[in-house]
Amino acid sequence: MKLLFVVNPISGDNDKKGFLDSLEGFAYRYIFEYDLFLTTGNHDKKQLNRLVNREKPDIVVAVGGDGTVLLVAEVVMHTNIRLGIIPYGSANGMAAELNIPNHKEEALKVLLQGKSVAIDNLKINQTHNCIHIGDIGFNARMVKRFETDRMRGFKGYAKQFFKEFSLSKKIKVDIQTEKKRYTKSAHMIAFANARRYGTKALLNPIGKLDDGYFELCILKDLSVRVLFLILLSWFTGSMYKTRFAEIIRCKKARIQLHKNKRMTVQVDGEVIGDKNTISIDVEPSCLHVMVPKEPSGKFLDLLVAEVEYE
Ligand SMILES: Nc1ncnc2c1ncn2[C@@H]1O[C@H](COP(=O)(O)OP(=O)(O)OP(=O)(O)O)[C@@H](O)[C@H]1O
Repeated sequence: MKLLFVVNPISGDNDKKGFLDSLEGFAYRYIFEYDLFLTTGNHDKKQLNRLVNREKPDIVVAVGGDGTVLLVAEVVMHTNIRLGIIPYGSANGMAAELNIPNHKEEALKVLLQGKSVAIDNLKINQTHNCIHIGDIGFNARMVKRFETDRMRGFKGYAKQFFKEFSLSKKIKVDIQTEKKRYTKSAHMIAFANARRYGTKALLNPIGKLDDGYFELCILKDLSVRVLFLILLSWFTGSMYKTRFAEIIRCKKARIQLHKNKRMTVQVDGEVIGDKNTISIDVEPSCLHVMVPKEPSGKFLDLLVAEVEYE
């Protein structure tokens, strides 16, 4: 078994030295070969592509946050090489979604003793990949602020949440899915492959990474008057039952902002620019990911069974 660890030295403000120092011992104990690739934030994808083609590892392991996971996913997508995750970001949304333990040695064991599942990718504007959650509006602007702020981690997100909350305005959009056309006013529209943000907010209780669909999660209200209810319903996964939100399940969608307006778009925690039109197309089962043999998401599975959708 050959593993290639892709280590982001800055993710989550976490020192990875302890983990890296232990790797030699782990390799001996669990019997695997390994290589290391340290990201620099510049041309990482190109260099990683070259290394993967040369070394042909069985699993490429993202040691970082959701940005690092997406980097690795883009390199191994549409191949038989598997993606592995050692969660080392500030939020680790994708690792949580896949039930990967936070404990580093336990996460490593998942790579060696877990199982591989094939999950979907969302192609955004035919260029960008999204395996977790992307959005326009409130959250995307918050992510943009977070990127330029020195404060990382959960505190950083909380700070940007309250800043952006006071500024958020509704946008009007036309949405065309493979089945239907809609006109909506919203503070935020997310295109979700997964269920939860890295903050653990349960945006999309009917989300499944491997079902060949994604969900448009539309947040229609965001005022001080309803802030408490929104936060409560967001974290308990009942948002879709309230009048603040709506979920549309589909395989493809085109979102067009009215009056040639442009909005910041974020995909898996990275801002990809300001756009007037966003197209989303699902690419089913194109990414093989290592997950634990026994998932621990029983409670959520129950929730999913109760939800009705279009
Ligand atoms: N050596 C480096 N120096 C500076 N930036 C880097 C370096 N390596 C990667 N990056 C940047 O790190 C970002 C990805 O970070 P990642 O998402 O993995 O961690 P995080 O943001 O701390 O965690 P999370 O996404 O879970 O909140 C990318 O924008 C990438 O360009």
